Amino acid sequence: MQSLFALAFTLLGYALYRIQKRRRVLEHVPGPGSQHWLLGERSPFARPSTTLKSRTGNFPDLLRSPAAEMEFEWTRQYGGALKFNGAFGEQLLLISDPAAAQYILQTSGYGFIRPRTGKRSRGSSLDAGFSLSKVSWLFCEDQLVIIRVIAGEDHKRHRRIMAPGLSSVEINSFLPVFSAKAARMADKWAELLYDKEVAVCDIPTRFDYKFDALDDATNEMANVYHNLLYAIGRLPDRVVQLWNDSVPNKRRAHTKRCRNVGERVARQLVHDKLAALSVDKGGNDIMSRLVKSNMFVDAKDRLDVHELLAELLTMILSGHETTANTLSWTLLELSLHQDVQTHLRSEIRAFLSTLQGHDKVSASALDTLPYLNAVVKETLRFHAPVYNTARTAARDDVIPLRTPIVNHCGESMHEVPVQRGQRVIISIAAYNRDTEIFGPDADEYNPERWLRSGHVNKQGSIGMYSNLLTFGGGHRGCLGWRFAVLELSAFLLELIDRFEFNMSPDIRIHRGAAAVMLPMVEGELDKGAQLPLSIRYAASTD
Ligand code: HEM
Repeated sequence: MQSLFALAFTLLGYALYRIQKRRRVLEHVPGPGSQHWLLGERSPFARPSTTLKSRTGNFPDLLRSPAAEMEFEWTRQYGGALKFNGAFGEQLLLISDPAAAQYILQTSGYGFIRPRTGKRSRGSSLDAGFSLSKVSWLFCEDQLVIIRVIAGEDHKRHRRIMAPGLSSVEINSFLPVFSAKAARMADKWAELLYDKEVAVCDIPTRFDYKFDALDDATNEMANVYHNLLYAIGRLPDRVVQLWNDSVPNKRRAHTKRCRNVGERVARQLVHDKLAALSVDKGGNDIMSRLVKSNMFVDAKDRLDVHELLAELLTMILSGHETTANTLSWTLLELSLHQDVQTHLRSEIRAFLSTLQGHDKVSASALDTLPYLNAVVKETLRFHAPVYNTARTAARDDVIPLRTPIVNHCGESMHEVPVQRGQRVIISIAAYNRDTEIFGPDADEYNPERWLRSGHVNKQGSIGMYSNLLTFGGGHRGCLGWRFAVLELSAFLLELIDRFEFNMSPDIRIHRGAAAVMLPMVEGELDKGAQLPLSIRYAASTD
């Protein structure tokens, strides 16, 4: 027992020593003043409030914080690199400077890795890589099937196998599937308008290809995954871990259920796809393609069944709420900006009138619709659903900056030194509001910026799509960005042609902070994601 105490004491001492060392290196980096030691209050995870209650780090308050609000405020105040207090005296770096983000995500190689956790999911058989962006929060809940973060050669091998199934040629061939699903969703909404001129529709914040949620609202997988990312939340990880390990709570029960159902469904999927492929009946869906492309690589590179399961779950989670939420945010902005909605409908209708029907639309033809593309880009910029991502320095390093920051002594800093183990949050949302890149009106929703020559600065682009950081960048950049953009375009084509969307002036939408930013109604945050918009058939001419 005594030696256990001694060991614990030594480890604690070492951890505190490391934290202090990292703090010293960041000494001159500007940032908000010291806050609550335990919870690191007023972090990007915390509510921007100065009430005593929130200063003491109240969980419900933390969960209600609007996404990225502090990131915007601090970036405006201190610049593209700043430090803030995390939990247990740890200091974190918040980065939105483009040169710094590029270095961390790309040029440093694997110099900045996804945060790790020592904790493993108990009894999970899926002990494999999982590469969704918020993997650390999933870890911290210790409830899902996600276990370790793959890096280096292992990660490259996974991407080599996944990437062909998500190439532009492959993705373009999904367009008919997207269009059919969009038509199905529109038909459901048309049923709401059967005997009414206007109906209030809760815009779904999820799509469901695999789980058929459109038809079967009770579908188990669809239901457990609904609001999963809200349930995961994004509190300081150690606090979440402590809370979940010690206090039975609804959130814990929900994520546990997700793990069980998710694991069962992913297993079934792999089993079915492998069985179909063994008798040469492989489907054409994205899962079958992944399983197929894995079968044809060198045996040494091939993903084993656990890795495959983990990748399928990555796909389910990465593609599940992100794209659906972006559609919701787009419909919200179109409701708030009727001029944009009318302009978009005119372009879509002019385009459709040149075709024989929606089924004749091709992916390359969609690329020729400038206003549609501008609306998609602007929503992805303004409402990036994955609004930040975390990394940990794998070595002592120096992060370069595009724009110098001013330290506490009033001197300019052109780079930021970091110690190994330093945690860094890259604010995708704050980068996407950079006025030097997106123009002086970067804090406004304005698709026109993409159409005015020179309004968006295209130099030094680091993202996967345009110069947005919405899909991350570098080694771990989103593999599904084409999938998401095409899917969004196909849905907008169908929905904007058929319906007109409006928002009641009495409703205020809150940018819900979860692993993915979710639309929620002010005053009803406990209900999770919802976006009630009123819909009516769009007039045949605008
Ligand atoms: C609007 C929709 C989407 C957004 C905003 C989005 C955003 C992101 C971001 C920011 C990352 C990188 C995270 C990091 O660097 O920490 C990422 C990674 C990833 N995304 Fe997406 N994503 C979207 C849709 C999709 C879809 C539809 C798929 C699959 C069909 C997908 C598959 C992936 C995969 C596999 C990774 C991991 C890549 C790796 O670790 O190597 N994403 N996504």
